[in-house]
Amino acid sequence: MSQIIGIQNLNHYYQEGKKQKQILFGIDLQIEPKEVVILTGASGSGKTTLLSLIGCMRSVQEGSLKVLTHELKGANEIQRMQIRRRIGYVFQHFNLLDFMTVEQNVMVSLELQENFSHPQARNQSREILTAVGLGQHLDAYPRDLSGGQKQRVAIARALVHRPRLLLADEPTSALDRQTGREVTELMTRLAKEQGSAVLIVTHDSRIFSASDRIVRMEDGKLDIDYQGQLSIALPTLTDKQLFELIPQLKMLTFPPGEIVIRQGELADKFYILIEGEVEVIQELPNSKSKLLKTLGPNTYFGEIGLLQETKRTATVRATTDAAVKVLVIERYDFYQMVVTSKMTHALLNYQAIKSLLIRKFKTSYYKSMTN
Ligand SMILES: Nc1ncnc2c1ncn2[C@@H]1O[C@H](COP(=O)(O)OP(=O)(O)OP(=O)(O)O)[C@@H](O)[C@H]1O
Repeated sequence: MSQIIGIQNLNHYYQEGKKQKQILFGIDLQIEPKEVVILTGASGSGKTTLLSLIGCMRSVQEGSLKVLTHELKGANEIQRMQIRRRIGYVFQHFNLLDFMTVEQNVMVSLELQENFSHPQARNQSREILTAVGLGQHLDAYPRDLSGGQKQRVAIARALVHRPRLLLADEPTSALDRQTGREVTELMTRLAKEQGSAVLIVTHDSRIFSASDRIVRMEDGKLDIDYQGQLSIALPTLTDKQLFELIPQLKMLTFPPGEIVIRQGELADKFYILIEGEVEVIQELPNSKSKLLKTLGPNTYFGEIGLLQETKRTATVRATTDAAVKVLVIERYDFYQMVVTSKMTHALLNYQAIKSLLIRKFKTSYYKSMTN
């Protein structure tokens, strides 16, 4: 099956007075059939702009954006409308029509499609409303329903025409924690059963575990693949544990030669190296130092001080030829991670002991050579 969304080097600008302000920068993103992807990031980072471009609500200015195999760059309003009808949408505030019953709200979506007779539309609407647990509320009006029920109607309306793509914009922000999770699980399960891909824009980290992949935006750019990077460095973490950790991560950049960790300081962070190389150096009492090892991408450091609750046992410094990028996990989140994942705890302990033993061996060898 072909890709549901294919984006290459997409830029977008808004007019601000006489100037153009760039909002999206070189976005590349692919979404495959049946994939559930969460798009998250700080307020103002450009998520809604990207979603509205994918949802054919704006015209594409620069780059390539293919939705359901149609190139949207250069598409006119009529072409965009035709593709729009093949997509399902779920919004933050449900957007139900108050003067229509639950069943009518869902049927409207089908009647916009070509080739649907009224009885067919009714049968299909009842079927999906039963699937979302509202088979007993067909004649109710939106005002008679709870927030969670309204969102279920919106999900039924979005999926009734079996779109191959479902877009959801902050679908849980008007719901309590439990309802938000239930509604998201229902939405993603039904979408997958129908073979639809799902793209959800959300700040709500409680629903991250309902997705296959999380994509983060920062200042109009797509961030690195946190999930992929973490699972390479720490393969012992389950997807659920990864999703819990991702919202707590911070990305830091250190210029060439800069110190990331200083020997003797209190250990308060754990680091996963994403780009560049670092040198692990032992400062010796005679004001000399010894290079213990060099680490490259997809490795980690900083675990010894945290696991042993001691001060840093070595200095870690970016090599002089390139800047390094690290993902930082704060002390509290590190302890949460090792408490929830015994395998990760065992792996980190094993690595820490191994590093310390090698260090001890190297130090005695160094002493015997210099004596
Ligand atoms: N129509 C517009 N005209 C000018 N600037 C806009 C317009 N819409 C959005 N922006 C600006 O574009 C940037 C990105 O906005 P966007 O709504 O896409 O971000 P977001 O990540 O969805 O934010 P939030 O999570 O708060 O909804 C913001 O700086 C916003 O102020």
